[in-house]
This record gives sequence, structure tokens and C-alpha cells, in this order.
Amino acid sequence: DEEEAKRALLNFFTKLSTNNGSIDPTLGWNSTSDPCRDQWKGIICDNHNLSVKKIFLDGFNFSGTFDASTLCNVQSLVATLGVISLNYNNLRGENLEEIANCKQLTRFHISRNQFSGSLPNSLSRLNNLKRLEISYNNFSGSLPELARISGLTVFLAQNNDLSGAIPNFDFANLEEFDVSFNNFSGPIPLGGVSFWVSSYIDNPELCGDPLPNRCPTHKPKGGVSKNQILMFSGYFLIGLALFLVIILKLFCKKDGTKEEKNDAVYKVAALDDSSDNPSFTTNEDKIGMSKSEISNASADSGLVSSSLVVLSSPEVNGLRFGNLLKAPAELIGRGKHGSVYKVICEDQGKPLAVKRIKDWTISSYDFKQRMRRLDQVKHPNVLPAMAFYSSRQEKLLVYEYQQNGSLFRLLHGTQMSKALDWSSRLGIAATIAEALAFMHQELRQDRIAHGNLKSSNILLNNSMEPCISEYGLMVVEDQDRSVSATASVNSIQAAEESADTIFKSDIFGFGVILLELLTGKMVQNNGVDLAQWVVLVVREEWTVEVFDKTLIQDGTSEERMLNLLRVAIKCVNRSAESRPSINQAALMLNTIKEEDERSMDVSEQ
Ligand SMILES: Nc1ncnc2c1ncn2[C@@H]1O[C@H](COP(=O)(O)OP(=O)(O)OP(=O)(O)O)[C@@H](O)[C@H]1O
Repeated sequence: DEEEAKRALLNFFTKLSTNNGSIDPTLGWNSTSDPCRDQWKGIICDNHNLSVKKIFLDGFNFSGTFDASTLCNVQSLVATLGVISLNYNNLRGENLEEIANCKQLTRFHISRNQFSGSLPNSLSRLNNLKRLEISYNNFSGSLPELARISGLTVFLAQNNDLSGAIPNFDFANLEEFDVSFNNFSGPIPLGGVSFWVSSYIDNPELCGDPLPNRCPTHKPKGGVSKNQILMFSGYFLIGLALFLVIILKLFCKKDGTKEEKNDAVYKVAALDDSSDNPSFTTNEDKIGMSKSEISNASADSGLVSSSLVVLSSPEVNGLRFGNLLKAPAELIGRGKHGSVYKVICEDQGKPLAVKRIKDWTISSYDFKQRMRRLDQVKHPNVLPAMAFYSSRQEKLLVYEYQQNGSLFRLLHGTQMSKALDWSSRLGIAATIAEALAFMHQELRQDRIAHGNLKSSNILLNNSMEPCISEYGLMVVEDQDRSVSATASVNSIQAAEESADTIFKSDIFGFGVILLELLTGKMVQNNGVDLAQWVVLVVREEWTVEVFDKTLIQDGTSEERMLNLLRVAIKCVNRSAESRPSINQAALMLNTIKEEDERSMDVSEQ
């Protein structure tokens, strides 16, 4: 078997390279050595060095052919081969339909090569496939029935010449999906709306959400009757009359508000990038339903294409939605409520982070009001949104990209957690508490809490200062409202109490962040697990067990860690009412910080 596998690999390799069949000796592939024991370059074997599990030959500049039959018709290889990765070469394909015999394949990567022709139908028989990458080739024709592969999590097919309809993939299972820059046509399947527009752009005949062009409605079969013609002409005339009335009204309004235009607050860029209309400014407070509002509101009703609203941020002047769509976007992460992309727009100096929230049931009107209110409340440790986009299907928020990552990464990333000593952790906690206290106070009347406070939403700015990101993007359910309203004697007190419960969910989030800082442990299940574990360990009086080992090794005072732990435990109290307010928590933290600084001064003297 070993001999058979070796012969097959040599055959496969000879076809990859066009050097008259000779193989680059530095790669170690030769008939006198063993692919596993002698570690041929690009070959990964099982732990016992008996069978080939993966072939990684990305970026080797091969310009021959990948002949699937050389690997997939060889029993001893097929039984164990899980990965074939040949990205970034100049390969063409041969006998590609034989790939179906490589039954154990979980990954098949042939992106950025010269493959052409249609994709073999047999691809859909690769039941174990998780990742299929065929982008940047010249594949044409329609896609095989890939929807049959139920475990597929990544499908990248951008920049080919593929056509026909997009099959109804198991989109809920897909983590990455890209069919942009092809010739697909027809409606995007319903599940596909969960991917961003960039996954679909440049397929001229593709339509429906999340693309801005709507699909044409089907014409009824058979001819149109005389009555129908009359009816449609009637509708047309009524529509025309309405249109003229609206235009007339808009002109009147425009005249009446000329002087007020100078107090510009928001700028709006039309979605239609081809239009050369300059962006214009309006004062929302004074003229109420401005042109910008109409364009946004119409987006909801599906009449006019939606718009990007640029908030009062000088950094993104002139940003257009079209530019955002065209710019290269890199998925940074996918959370429970949406995804974040790093986007580099040519006309913007800095990279942007675009958060895409799906299925948020908030109305566009409420969303806009919220964003504008949030834009009025600024704190140096709270990252403001620079622009937003709202349509029925999705909401986009544009932030400045923070290259230093998040507190989550700092704590749980591979190298960095050691760098985070006790006083940095305490400083981070105190800064977050202070910023959160400011936001809670300013937005109390508006009842806007953060709603999703966690370490991945604490970003580190250029000076490594923590900044709260995504403030107000989740609406906290006010469950206790009715209960407290009936329990209270007067309504002002009831309103106060219910506002309290909204903000108390942030206190829980803050408590979990404190626990992460203290324990260095990652949270699951929104932090409930970590909170329960810590409370249990403390109750059993094994308190020291909870602390991060690196803090103990650094000789951090146990007493001070205990003080912070007490604050954390108060914040994660199961009963929201018993949690402290953020002002109280900030006060307790500052006391610990002052004690810490005082004891450091003493030890230095
Ligand atoms: N402005 C930004 N700059 C750099 N990275 C960011 C920015 N905003 C978010 N991120 C990072 O992008 C990743 C994904 O963020 P996202 O908010 O979608 O996920 P999450 O916070 O884990 O979950 P959720 O959907 O519940 O908010 C996170 O690692 C986050 O730290």
C-alpha cells in the first residue's frame, strides 16, 4: 500500500510541474524516500507516519495540471486523504470528476489557478466536505448540486464565470460564502440574505436582498385584457398625479428652509453610486422630514434605494454606500447578532470596521432616532459610530477600525495575556466603569443601555486605552416594566425603577468582564457559566483558585484581588435589583485603585 501511495503521489506531482517531469530536489519528493517518514514538503501524515492525511501545496507556482485521478483513484490514499490544498498556483484541471472518489475530503482548495470549464456534478457527492474554495479561476456553467453537502461551512467561488441560479444552500450552516464577480442570475435564495452584499456583487442579473436591485415580479400568463389595460392606465394616471403633488410640496418646503441649511448636522450620500449628485446637508431638527429622511423612509417601503447616513464625523466626509460595497472587505469576526468586516475605502484615509446586524426587529425610524441620539453623547472611551445604513433587512454601522483588537483578544489571545499585569487590568476596569457611568447618566432618560457589554466589545485604541464599542446596538428588553409599574405608587417612581432594570443588564456584563480580568478565563453562555463557577468556588472558600495564575506568579496582592472579586460578584448577582449601579461600581473600583497606587508609593520609598 505504501508503495502504491508513493507511486501515486509521484505521478500526481509530476503532472503538477511542467519541468519535463523532473521534480525540484529540494522538495524531497523522490522514489528512494518515504512521503511520511522523510517528510516530503507539503505532505502531512497521521501520528504514526503511516498514511497521508493532507496535501498542502499552496503558492508553489506549479503550472502543470491537477489530475484528480492520480490521487482519487488510488485506494490507499483515498481512505485517509482529508485535505487537498493547491491555492495560488497556475494549474489547469484534468479528470476533475474523479474528485468524487476522494470521499474523505473535508477541504478542497484550488483558488487562484487556471481551471476552466464546468464544475463536475460529482463534486456534490463529497459528503464530508466542509470547505470548498474555487475562487479566481475561469470556471463557467452552473453550479452542481452543492446544496446536498449538508456540512459545508465555507464556499468561496468569487471571480469566475459561473452562471445560472444560486442553489438553495444550507445557509444557516455556512460561515463564509462568496459568489461575487460571476454571471449568476435570478433571485438570491431566502437564506442567502444573511450574507453581506459583497458576497453577491457584480453578478449583473442577480437580484433581491441583500442587493439593492429588486427582482422583477412575474407577469401573469396569457395576454392582457382590455379591462386590465384600462385599469393599469388609471393607476398610472393616479400615480403621476401623486408624484406631481409630492414634487410640488418638496419644492415649497425647500424654499421655506433655505436659511436653515447652514446648521448642517447630517450628511447623506445616495446609494446609487453612478449618480454624481454631491452629498447635501440638512438640519433634521428644524425642517423635520427632510429629503434625507424621505430617501431613508422610502427604503423601508421599498420605493427608493436606501441611503448611508454619515454622522457628524469629519473623518468619513464624502463616504458613499457604493464605495463601501466596492471596497475590499475582510471578515474580522461573526458574533451572535451579526458580523464585522474590515473595509478599506480608497477615498478614506483609515480602514473602517463595518458591523452588519441582521434580523434586528427595530423599525428604521427608531433605529435612526437612536443613532442620532447616540451621536450626541460623546466620551473619549466610547467608540462612536461614524455612519449607518438602515434597510428593512439589515442595519450597517461604520466605525473606525481599531488595529489593537479587543480586550477579549488581549486576555485570551495566544501571546499577549502575559503582558497584562495587575495594574493594567485594574486601570482597564476603572476606565470602562467611568465611561459606562457617563453613558448611563446621559442616556438614562432615553433608556438606551449598551445592551451587549462584553470583552469583545471593549476595543483598544492607538494608545492602548480601552474603548467601549457598539454602545446601544442591542435593545434591552424591559421585562420587569409592568411588574414595577403596578407595584409602585406613583408613575415617576415606576419609570425610574424600570429604567434601572434596563441598565442593570450592563452591570452584569461589566461584572463578567471583571471576572475575566481576574480569572483570565474565557466566558461561555454570556458569562453566566463563569459567574456561577466563581460564586461556587468562593462559597467553598477556595477563593485563590479563581485567580489568573499569571497574577499570582507576579505577586499581586491577594487582598486587592479579593476586593475586586467582591465588586465583580456583586455585579453578577442573579437578581438585577441587587446589583450596584455603575456609579457605585466605579466608586468601589476607584477606591481599590487608590489603595493600589498608595501601596505602590510606599513600597517604592
Ligand atoms: N471597530 C473595530 N475595530 C476592530 N475590531 C473590531 C471592531 N469592532 C468589532 N471588532 C471585532 O470584530 C469581531 C466581531 O465582532 P462582533 O461584534 O460581530 O462579535 P461579538 O462581539 O463577538 O458578538 P456580538 O454579535 O454579540 O456583538 C470581534 O472580535 C470584535 O472585537
